[in-house]
Amino acid sequence: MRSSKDFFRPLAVGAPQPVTEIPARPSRAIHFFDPSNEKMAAKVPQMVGSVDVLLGNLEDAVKADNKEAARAGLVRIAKETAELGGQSGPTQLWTRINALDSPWVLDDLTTLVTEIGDKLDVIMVPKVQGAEDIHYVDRLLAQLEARAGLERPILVHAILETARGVANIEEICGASPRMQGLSLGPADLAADRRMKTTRVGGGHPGYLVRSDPDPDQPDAHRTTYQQDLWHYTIARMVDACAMHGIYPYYGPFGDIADVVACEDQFRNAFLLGCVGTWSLHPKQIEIANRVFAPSADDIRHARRVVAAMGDGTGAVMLDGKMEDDASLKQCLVMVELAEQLAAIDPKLKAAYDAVEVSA
Ligand SMILES: CC(C)(COP(=O)(O)OP(=O)(O)OC[C@H]1O[C@@H](n2cnc3c(N)ncnc32)[C@H](O)[C@@H]1OP(=O)(O)O)[C@@H](O)C(=O)NCCC(=O)NCCSC(=O)C[C@H](O)C(=O)O
Ligand SMILES: [Mg+2]
Repeated sequence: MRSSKDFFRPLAVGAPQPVTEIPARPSRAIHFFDPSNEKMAAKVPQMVGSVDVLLGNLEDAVKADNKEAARAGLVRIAKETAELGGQSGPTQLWTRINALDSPWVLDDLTTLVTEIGDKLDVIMVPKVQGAEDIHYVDRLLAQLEARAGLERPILVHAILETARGVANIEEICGASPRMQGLSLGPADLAADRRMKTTRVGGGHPGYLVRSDPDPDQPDAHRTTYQQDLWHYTIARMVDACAMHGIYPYYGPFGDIADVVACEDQFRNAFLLGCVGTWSLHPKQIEIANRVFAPSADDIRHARRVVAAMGDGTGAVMLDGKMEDDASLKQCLVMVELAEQLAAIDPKLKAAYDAVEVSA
């Protein structure tokens, strides 16, 4: 563990200065595409501006025979798509590299950083087990950034998809000033934990609680309530990320056809504190953009509380409910998020501008 004195020193001579704060850039949907899939890759340039993050996936879901084509495809797309990635573009460019024990990862990192490091915003590292994995990537990135002459550090995002990763969650989040956030990897995590599910994220009808039997009608129907398999892990992610000033994300929802349950899963994550999610198919982008933004009603209420609270201290009654410093702080989270999103999304800006606040 580095001491607090050298935590923000570059890890290689000539590497850019690490950031002391992770920028709060909107990232409602991290949209996955396979850069070796020509049909998908062809759609990427026209998606710029309509999705917050485009992620060139090199890991799982890319066939072993296509790994090199995917890497080369990502380099080509990044170079050819002017508005994609970098600090000022409307859409960030992320990648998910292959696992750290795979035969591809060293070439993933050396090629991507030296060829398109100036455009890459975040590198997602799969199957992170502990701080040691982040330390390895951190030092290697510093060396490669120095070689490429980059002026800003590439950030790192860890996927939580092993039991050990969950157990080490706090040390992972605090392992490097590059740490941007965490995503849930429910499919690998379920396998690693030996859960008995066979899905990519989402719920399971067998994971439920049942109401007590009626003693007078023991055979009567008993209502069941499906529970959220991912609540515990997401709640841990939210706390660990908040503690370290980085951002938590839900992960994949594999039932592409079930847009209703997808929206529910995304909304649960939003309400618990996640800032975004993955999108695996174009139809999930619209769901994520809608869910991970406060509604006009949320903003109306938040602005009313802000106005009613004056200098922000004390307590007031609004519509029969007590509001105080703590509810004001929650409202300010919403108002701040709305401002960030309005700055990049004209439709949301119009919706928030149209909100009228009554006393
Ligand atoms: C899920 C898919 C395999 C579905 O693909 P397809 O059957 O082709 O869908 P459609 O026919 O509905 O597609 C319509 C058109 O849209 C294009 N398309 C599809 N997906 C994308 C995309 N992600 N980006 C851009 N364009 C896309 C199709 O090419 C069609 O085009 P056209 O024919 O010209 O109209 C597919 O969506 C897919 O592969 N998605 C990405 C999957 C992925 O990245 N998986 C990895 C992340 S999840 C994971 O890794 C698990 C996690 O790590 C964990 O452990 O939990
Ligand atoms: Mg996975």
